Amino acid sequence: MKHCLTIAGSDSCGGAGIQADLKAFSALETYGMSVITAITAQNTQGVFATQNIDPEIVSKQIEVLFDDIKIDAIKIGMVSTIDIIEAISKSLKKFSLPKLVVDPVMISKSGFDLLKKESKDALVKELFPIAYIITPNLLEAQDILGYEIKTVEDMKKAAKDLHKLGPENVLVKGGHLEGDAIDVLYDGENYHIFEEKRIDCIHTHGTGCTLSSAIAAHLAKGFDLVDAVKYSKDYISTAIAHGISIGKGVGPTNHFYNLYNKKEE
Ligand SMILES: Nc1ncnc2c1ncn2[C@@H]1O[C@H](COP(=O)(O)OP(=O)(O)O)[C@@H](O)[C@H]1O
Ligand SMILES: Cc1ncc(COP(=O)(O)O)c(N)n1
Repeated sequence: MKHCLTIAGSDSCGGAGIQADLKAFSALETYGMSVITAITAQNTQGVFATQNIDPEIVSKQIEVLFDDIKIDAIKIGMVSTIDIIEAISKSLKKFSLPKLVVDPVMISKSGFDLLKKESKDALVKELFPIAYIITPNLLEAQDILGYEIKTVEDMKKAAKDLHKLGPENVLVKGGHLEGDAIDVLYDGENYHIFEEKRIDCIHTHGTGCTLSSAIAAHLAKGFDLVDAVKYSKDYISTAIAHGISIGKGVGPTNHFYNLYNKKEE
């Protein structure tokens, strides 16, 4: 069994953040571990408070895991402050890194700033150059690049421009685009387009977290880049289609639909 690590924030309602990551790792039959960077008081309607973890404890969590356990892939999600970002980067650079997926989480679907505005440059400078793949959504790509992204052609340009900031590969996610759910992958040479029908469903809490963790799990299992993204896209689409109706707001996806379906057969 391969071992995946998430470095991210806790989502108390279990649909996004660390909880989504561990569910996706487990559903995809890898062993999940977590380094918690922040605790959020969150439900399906919004994020109500956050508390960041002391950067020293963030570093210590990373270092004790690397000292003891082989890590086959890492995913980074919510990292709110410059101090936490620098601590993560410093700790990771002490070890020989497996494939690293960086999801540059900035604002929750409910509109809460999960990355402090002043931390954006540190995220780009410290984490993009060590990333095997970054997975910004449209709003994050726009924010980093400073221009509007409205079409698939714009997404291609954005992927190429983001690639110049240091990651080996870029996946610009189109969940916020009008029409079908189209994601654009750029590997430094070629584009690969992943297209799925948009599912008319409100249960999209944590879709980005789930997709990036699924990519990490597939990379850990040895799939090449394009297959890892393809199978992860299949996974998130089906998880959205089987979304779980809890709470009064935007519900979570169903990470374990496969398991439940198997049971019903
Ligand atoms: N309604 C939907 N139907 C199908 N796929 C979707 C839908 N919403 C998002 N996706 C897909 O989910 C993944 C996460 O994308 P997105 O929602 O843009 O990320 P984030 O959670 O970071 O905002 C992408 O592959 C995107 O295309
Ligand atoms: C701890 C944490 N990390 C990430 C997200 C982003 O997920 P979404 O964009 O679906 O709100 C979140 N809401 N909470």
